[in-house]
Amino acid sequence: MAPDITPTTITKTTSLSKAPSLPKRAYVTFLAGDGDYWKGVVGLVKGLRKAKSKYPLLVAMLPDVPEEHRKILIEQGCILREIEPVYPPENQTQFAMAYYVINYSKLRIWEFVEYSKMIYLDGDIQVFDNIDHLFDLPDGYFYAVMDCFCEKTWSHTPQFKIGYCQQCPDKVKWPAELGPKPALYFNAGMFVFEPSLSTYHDLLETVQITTPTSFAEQDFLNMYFRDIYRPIPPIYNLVVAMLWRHPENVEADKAKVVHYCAAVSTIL
Ligand SMILES: O=c1ccn([C@@H]2O[C@H](COP(=O)(O)OP(=O)(O)O)[C@@H](O)[C@H]2O)c(=O)[nH]1
Ligand SMILES: OC[C@H]1O[C@H](O[C@@H]2[C@@H](O)[C@H](O)[C@@H](O)[C@H](O)[C@@H]2O)[C@H](O)[C@@H](O)[C@H]1O
Repeated sequence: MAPDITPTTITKTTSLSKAPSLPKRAYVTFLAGDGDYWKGVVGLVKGLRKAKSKYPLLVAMLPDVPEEHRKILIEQGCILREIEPVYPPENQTQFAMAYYVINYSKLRIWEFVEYSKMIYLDGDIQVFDNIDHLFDLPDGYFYAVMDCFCEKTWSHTPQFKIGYCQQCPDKVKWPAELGPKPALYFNAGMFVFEPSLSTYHDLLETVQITTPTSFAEQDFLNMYFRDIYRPIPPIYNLVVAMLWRHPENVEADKAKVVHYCAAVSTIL
């Protein structure tokens, strides 16, 4: 059954108390700027529709998304929600990519409490198969796919320098002299979460007292949800670099979600 995605107007996010309603579920992505990411969001909503998802796609978008892109997204059945940016505290951090600083704005999605459970998907993700069943995962946890430390974007980290990656922990073992092995670390391009006003306010307060690090909100979310993080299989967020970094961990033909986030130079 095609998802009930009906064009709607933009609604400002309001502080709603937890709506005493049926468990409402939705997918959500993040869109900022006047660049081409809106095309990824069109691909995302088309992919969800083709996979016969029952749930709508919300677009949490910054005010700088042009009217022309908004119109196309509404025509494609997206539900637009304008959000205000979230900036980390002033800092000298060198983000792995300078633009990562705007990705902290993703944190606004915890305010969407009219939904009991949501699945976040980056705009550079494509869904090839139905993943609605992920909404039935037990409440109280944060579900995401483990990331890989082998891309050049990790070259500043001790993991990269010694060749350690959580995807193959026995290939180069974590040396005891470097202290405890890094906790399991997820890619923040896709995750299953429960919106909550108390979590939302705590996230925003905590981010203002947390020194930013190179992977911006991804590092922050890994720190914040460390105790309730539960890994899910790579078929739900196949970061393309995994194809050449860890082919032994990839079942490409079973991938339901593919994440096109590799640096092009790595592919060529
Ligand atoms: O200028 C930007 C940068 C990022 N994004 C959104 O933020 C997500 C995460 O950024 P990006 O994909 O660059 O991160 P990656 O996974 O490639 O490191 C994107 O997929 C988009 O949904 C955006 O809309 N505009
Ligand atoms: O702001 C930090 C971003 O960090 C993540 O992207 C990274 C990560 O996957 C690295 O492991 C790769 O090496 C790198 O190429 C890639 O850009 C998320 O996908 C994105 O949504 C966002 O949170």
